[in-house]
Amino acid sequence: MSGGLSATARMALLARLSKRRSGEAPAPDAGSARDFTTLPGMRDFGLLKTALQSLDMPSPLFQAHDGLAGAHSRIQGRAVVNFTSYNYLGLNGDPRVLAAAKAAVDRYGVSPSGSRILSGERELHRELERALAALHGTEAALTFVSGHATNVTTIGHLMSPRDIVVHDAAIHNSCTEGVRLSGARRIPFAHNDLGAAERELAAARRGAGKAARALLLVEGHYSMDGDSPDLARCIEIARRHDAWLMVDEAHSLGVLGATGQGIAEAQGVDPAGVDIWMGTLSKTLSACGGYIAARADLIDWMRHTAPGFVYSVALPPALAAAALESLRILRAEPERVARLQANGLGLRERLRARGFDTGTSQGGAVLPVILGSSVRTAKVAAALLERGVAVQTVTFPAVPEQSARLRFFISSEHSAADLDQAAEALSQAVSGIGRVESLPGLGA
Ligand SMILES: Cc1ncc(COP(=O)(O)O)c(C=O)c1O
Repeated sequence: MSGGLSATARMALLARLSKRRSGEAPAPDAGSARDFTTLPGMRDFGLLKTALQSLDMPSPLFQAHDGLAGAHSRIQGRAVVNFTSYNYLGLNGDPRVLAAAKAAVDRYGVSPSGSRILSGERELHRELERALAALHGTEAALTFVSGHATNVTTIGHLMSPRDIVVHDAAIHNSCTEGVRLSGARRIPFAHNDLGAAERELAAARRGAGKAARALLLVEGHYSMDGDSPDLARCIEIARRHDAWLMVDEAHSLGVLGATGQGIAEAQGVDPAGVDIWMGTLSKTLSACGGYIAARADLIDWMRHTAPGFVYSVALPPALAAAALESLRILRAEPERVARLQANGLGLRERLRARGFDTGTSQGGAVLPVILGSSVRTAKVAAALLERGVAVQTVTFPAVPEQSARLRFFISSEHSAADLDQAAEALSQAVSGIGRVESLPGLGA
C-alpha cells in the first residue's frame, strides 16, 4: 500500500503507526479544526482502550461468531454456550424461516432496489405490516430497514424544537438520537421512577408553549436492566398531561406475556392506551429491521413524509418474509415463550443463589450481572470465554463505570445444563480474578 510513498514519507508513516501501537495517539493536526482527537466520545473511548491495552487483554468487542450464533455458537473455532445473541426464541436458523427467506430471494432477489414510495414496495411488506398491526391491535404498521432507524426516523419526524420528550434514563440510544434529530427538549427521568416522570412532564408542560406536543417514551423490557415499567400508570400519566405514549418493544416481543405479545399482554393492559408501539425484527423475529404500529393517520403520514422512510431503501423482501414466518411460529408455538421465561428466571435464580447482583431484572430475555468496574467486567468475560461461555460486556462509557456489567441474553433454546454451566463458570471466573479496582480516569 505504501509502494507509492517516498522513503521519507514511509519512515514518517511507520513512526506514526508504531506510536499508535504503543497507545500514543498521533495527532498530526492537533489543535486544528481537522483534529479527530477532539471528537465527542473520543476521550472516553480512548481511556477504555488504553486501560484494556495496559492489561494486555484481548478486546471483548467485535468477537466474530461462526454459524447461527443461537444458544450455541463457535468463536475462533471453539464451541461456546452463547448468551450474546438476540435469537430469543431460536428462530434464526429455523428451517421454516430459512425456507421463507430463500423463497423471497428466489422471487424478488436480494435487494428491493428502491424506496417503498418509488419501486421498492412488495406485497410481503404489506402482509408483514398487517400482521404487526394485528399483533399490537392497531390500525396500521410501517417497517423500516433497522430498529435503530425506526426510532430515529419516527421520533425525529414526530417531534419538533418547540416540543418536549420525557423519557426513562435507561432508554435506548436510538430514541435519544431521534430526540436529538427533532430538536425537542429532552428530559430524562430516573430509571423506572414514574413519579419523577409525572413531575417532569407536568413541569415541562407548564413551561412550554400552548402549541407544544409532549411524548412520554419507555421500553417494554429494558435492554440494559431486564425490567419493565408499569404500563397502566404510563398510560394514565400520558393522558393526564396530554402527551403521546410510545413504547419500544424491542426486547419484549416474544418475551413477555403468556403468548409473547409483549408488555400489554404481560400486565393485562389494553394496548389501545399506547399511541405508538415500536419494535424490531432483529430479535425474536430473527431478521433485521424495525417497525411502528399505530393509528392509520399517523402511519400514512409517516409513509408519505418521514425522510428516513421516504429517502431510504425498503426492507429487503427476504427479511420481511423471515419476520412474517417468525411471527407465524410465535403464534403457533407459545411453548417457546414459556421456555424462554423459565430460562430467564432459572438463570437469575442460579446467579442470585451464588450472590451475584442482577439489579432490578425481572427474568425475561435480558439479565445483567453488575460487577461495577469496566476492567473487571472485561476480565470476567474473557475468563468466561475460556470456560466456553460467551457473554456481552456493557462497560463505560455505555453505562456509568460503577454499573459496568455483564449482560446475558437468554434463549428458549438454552438447556438447564447450559444455565448450570454459565452460573458455575461465572462463580469460578469471578473468584479467580478477585477484586479489580476501576482504573483512574474511567468515569471521571
Ligand atoms: C430498546 C432497543 N430499541 C431499538 C434497538 C435497535 O434495534 P436494531 O438492533 O434492530 O436496529 C435496540 C437494539 O438493540 C434496542 O435495544
